[in-house]
Amino acid sequence: MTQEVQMHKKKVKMYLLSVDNNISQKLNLIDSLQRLSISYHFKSEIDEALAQIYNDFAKNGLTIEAEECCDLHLVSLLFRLLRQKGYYISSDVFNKFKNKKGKFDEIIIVQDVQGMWSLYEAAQLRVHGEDILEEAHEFTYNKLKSITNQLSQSLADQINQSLGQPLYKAVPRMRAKSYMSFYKEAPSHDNVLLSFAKLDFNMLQKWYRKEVGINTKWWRESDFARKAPYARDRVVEVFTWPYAMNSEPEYSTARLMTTKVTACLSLLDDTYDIYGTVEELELFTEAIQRWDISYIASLPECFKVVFNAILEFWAEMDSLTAENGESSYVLQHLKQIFCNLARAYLVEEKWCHEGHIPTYDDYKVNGVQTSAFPVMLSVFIASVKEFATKEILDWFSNIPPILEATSLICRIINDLASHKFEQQRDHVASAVECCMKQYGLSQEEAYEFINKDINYYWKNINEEYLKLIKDMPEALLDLFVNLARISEFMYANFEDRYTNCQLLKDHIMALLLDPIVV
Ligand SMILES: CC(C)=CCC/C(C)=C/CC/C(C)=C/COP(=O)(O)OP(=O)(O)O
Repeated sequence: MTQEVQMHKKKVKMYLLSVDNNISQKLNLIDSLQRLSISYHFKSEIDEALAQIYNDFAKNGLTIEAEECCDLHLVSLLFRLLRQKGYYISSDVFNKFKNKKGKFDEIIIVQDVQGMWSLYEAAQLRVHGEDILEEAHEFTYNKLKSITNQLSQSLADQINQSLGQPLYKAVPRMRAKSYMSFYKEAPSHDNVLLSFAKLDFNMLQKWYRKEVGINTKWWRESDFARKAPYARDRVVEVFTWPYAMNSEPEYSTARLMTTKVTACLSLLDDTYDIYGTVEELELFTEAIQRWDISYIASLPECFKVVFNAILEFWAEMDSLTAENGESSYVLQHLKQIFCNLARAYLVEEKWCHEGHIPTYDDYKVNGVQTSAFPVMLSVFIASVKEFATKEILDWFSNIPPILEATSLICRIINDLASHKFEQQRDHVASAVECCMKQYGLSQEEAYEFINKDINYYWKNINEEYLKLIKDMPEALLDLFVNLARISEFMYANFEDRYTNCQLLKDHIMALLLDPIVV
């Protein structure tokens, strides 16, 4: 398989070079490579190609030939691929598709389904104040929705998938399998690309199974299902989060460590939410701040099981990040971030115990921490030498806007999905109840408010990405975007697929068990 992959790789590289002078072919090829999830094999070639296109664009305006300049699909694709890469392209490029009244020209656009769909995808990368893209999003969403019944089955399926979760907001590798079946049907498809994508998918699938196996062994041997029976038993499901963060082979260690910590966090969340009383949890939280298990000697055994899991995990992180046998600054950062989470869980428990409904704003301040993303991200970052610099960890510890945005997307989208179920038991008020109370809204109005908030935080992510890309590694910034993407997937349509894991089963089978027939 490895040999075959190498052979295909060579062919695709040659293909990429051969379309050097044709911007349309080049952009479409890059788009296919990304959608098929094989673009990571051609990072430098794609980087170079996009840099070249951007430089030409920045120097001379839109240099594609006059005719192509009015090709809505091409302009939208160019805009999306460049913005996704962190290049700022003005949304004014879409002005030419408006009529004299300043509206999107229905007569031209509605006939061009591909162009309309591409514009819809491009509009997902909008930042604050880009009214033209806001309008484009609404216009294309409504038009596409209204015409899907007139399209071929394959095109309608693709567009419906995209209307449910746009390409930019989907975890790339989780879309790859379905894209392969659509791609196969396209008359212009390339067999080399398709076979390469299938082989690569199957090869990586074996790799992921090994990773999941390692953590499953640890989870079983630790006997958490028996020792902490109140907690969700989700060692396979937790893998979906780090897998979404970055699924490339070179980040295997980071995935392993992040999966393990997420499993520990799941135990911890249930210990706070379901198991402990407020008094016990106060003591437990204090013990975590002191990093001293002897402080909870009087508490039931389950607390010690969870505490020990945490201590063992941190010892492992210590040996991974130590320098010359000494604990490094990395571990101090990690512990601090973890202690913040424990304190935030306690705040929630106290609110719940007192029957207090905080304001939506206060809830969100605490919610950044209870999303658990600061811990998951810091563990991933700490496991990658190139990322774990003091500068990056200091920046991260101050909760930069991109971290706040991705954490809050997860927090509030999770609450939309799970608040009804959670409110049936003793659970802290969710974003929905807090929002209803602060603004005097009905439940439906609160849903609408929160959905707008989710869009607001996506724009923050897009804006921050464009700013930060100058100083930070792209793969680091992609972790933040990918966590927002997996949150969108995990809690889509008011379902909590993590807790209600039957809903996740088919996806897990597709990602980990069923190979693609080559
Ligand atoms: C908070 C969140 C969605 C985190 C996602 C990342 C993640 C898998 C963290 C570890 C496990 C966890 C806390 C899941 C959410 O449970 P829950 O739905 O019971 O969370 P809650 O008790 O905070 O509502």
